[in-house]
Amino acid sequence: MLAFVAIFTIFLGVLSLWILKRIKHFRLRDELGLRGPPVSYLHGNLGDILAYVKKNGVSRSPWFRIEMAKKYGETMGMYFGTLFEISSTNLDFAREVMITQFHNFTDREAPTIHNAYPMENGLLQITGKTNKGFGWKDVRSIVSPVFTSGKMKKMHQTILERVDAFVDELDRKTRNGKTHMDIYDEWQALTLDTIARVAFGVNCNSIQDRNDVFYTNCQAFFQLLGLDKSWITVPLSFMFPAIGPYLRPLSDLAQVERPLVQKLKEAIAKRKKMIGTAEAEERPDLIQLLLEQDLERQNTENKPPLGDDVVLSNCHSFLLAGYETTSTALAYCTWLLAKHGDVQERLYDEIIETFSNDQPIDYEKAMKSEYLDCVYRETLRLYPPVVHFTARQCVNDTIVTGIRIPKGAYVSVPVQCVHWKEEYWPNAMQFDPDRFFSPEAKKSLAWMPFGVGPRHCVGIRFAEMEFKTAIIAAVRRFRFSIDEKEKGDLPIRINAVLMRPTDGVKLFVEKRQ
Ligand code: HEM
Repeated sequence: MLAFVAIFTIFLGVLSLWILKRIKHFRLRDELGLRGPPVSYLHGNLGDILAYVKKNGVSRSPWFRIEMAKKYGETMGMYFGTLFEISSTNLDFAREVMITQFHNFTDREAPTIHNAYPMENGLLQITGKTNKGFGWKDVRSIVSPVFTSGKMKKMHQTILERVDAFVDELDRKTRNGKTHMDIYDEWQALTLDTIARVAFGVNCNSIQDRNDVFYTNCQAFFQLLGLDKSWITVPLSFMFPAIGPYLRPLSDLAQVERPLVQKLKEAIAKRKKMIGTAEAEERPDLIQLLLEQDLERQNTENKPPLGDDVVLSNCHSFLLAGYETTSTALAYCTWLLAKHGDVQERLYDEIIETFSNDQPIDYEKAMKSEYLDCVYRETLRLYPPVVHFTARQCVNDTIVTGIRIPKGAYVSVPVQCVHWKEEYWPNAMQFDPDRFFSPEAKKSLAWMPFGVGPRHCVGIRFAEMEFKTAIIAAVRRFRFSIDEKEKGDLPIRINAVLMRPTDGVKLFVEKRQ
């Protein structure tokens, strides 16, 4: 009996301490002098997001933070479960956090459910310091050289082959004339096949077969990222971060991830055996380049090898980061071109002048096409596919633009809020590629679809090359249009860190004569 009383008393003591700590944590925002929506001690402000979406519809989810900023200021505080985030659209704030004071903000913000195998050592997730003797900087220094323009040129041939297969498939689908289709689905198949081949040497063929293991499981993975889809495990990991990593194996995410991980393991094992062969030299993939960089570092800097788990985590990062993002950008672009026929025809003229109808698309020329570059930039400004990933965890107490930021707090620069701010982009909601003829617009910090500073998107060159090659191939062969009645706004939604079309992108595709 005495033992029971003692245990119960200890339990009550620990529980009280835990509750007090939690209450103190939820008062942090007030202590820092920041404003934000009233907080629930259970879920923080998660309930506000769900209530907002319920009231206004999921298509308004990208406007949640904009409305919060209008109410509480351009730099404000919110709690996602216990995750305390200072969110700002102020460019001085963004510059300090992402660039000048990067040493104080090396880690990315993410729910703890992703701090687990197979993601934890991948670039998307890895922290500045790990307990394994390496951290973000080590992995980034191995991965960055994989994406230099020399290496990109080598990969361009593989991209061209996939783009050709994509155009042939659209040809087949439009052989009876103008055809109504979900172009998002088509672009997803293209970008998945491309990343699978270019990154892992895997010949998946979802352009023709949507039952491909990569295609079905990657699609399911992105669906499940939303709070509303993984509605137990993801919110629980926000509310009780300590249990997040243990929830992952139980989550639906793990179910769809398992076959992908198996495929990636096979691809890594195969590629390891090919190192040094003529075939590997001629057609390098990202795994090979990663393994080579790792070897070089071991030889020249006497560093220990990264190990198979780290290589696997990074391949997982390439797969997730490299397919959904680019397909979403391509879908937005074709929808905007279909809506703005004049822009489409002007782009077509530039393309035909530079690349005749059957000429292979030259990498250098594609990168130099001026109007195409404006269309690319304006698409990503108006519809940035990744919106809430430009977020960091503070690793040392510091002060940013006069605001005290304690170690452990998160800071975020929500991309759509910056891109849609009239102060930075006049007539922000208008699609106007011409604005990017101005060199100031090209250099502006307020254009941040790939993030900012040393931790910006490592795949930026790859994404640009794939996007531009695919748009040239598509626009020179097909005309895209939409019904007058569908010319309103495209329904979009926030899914975790992504902003994507709610229900596909339906438009008409017809062959040009
Ligand atoms: C249109 C396509 C893409 C968009 C809009 C995009 C956007 C982003 C954004 C916003 C970030 C966060 C940057 C930050 O925190 O400052 C990011 C990070 C990252 N992206 Fe991309 N991305 C795209 C394509 C790709 C591709 C094709 C790959 C790989 C093949 C890739 C790999 C990564 C990786 C590994 C990171 C993490 C980098 C790090 O933390 O060091 N992305 N991306």
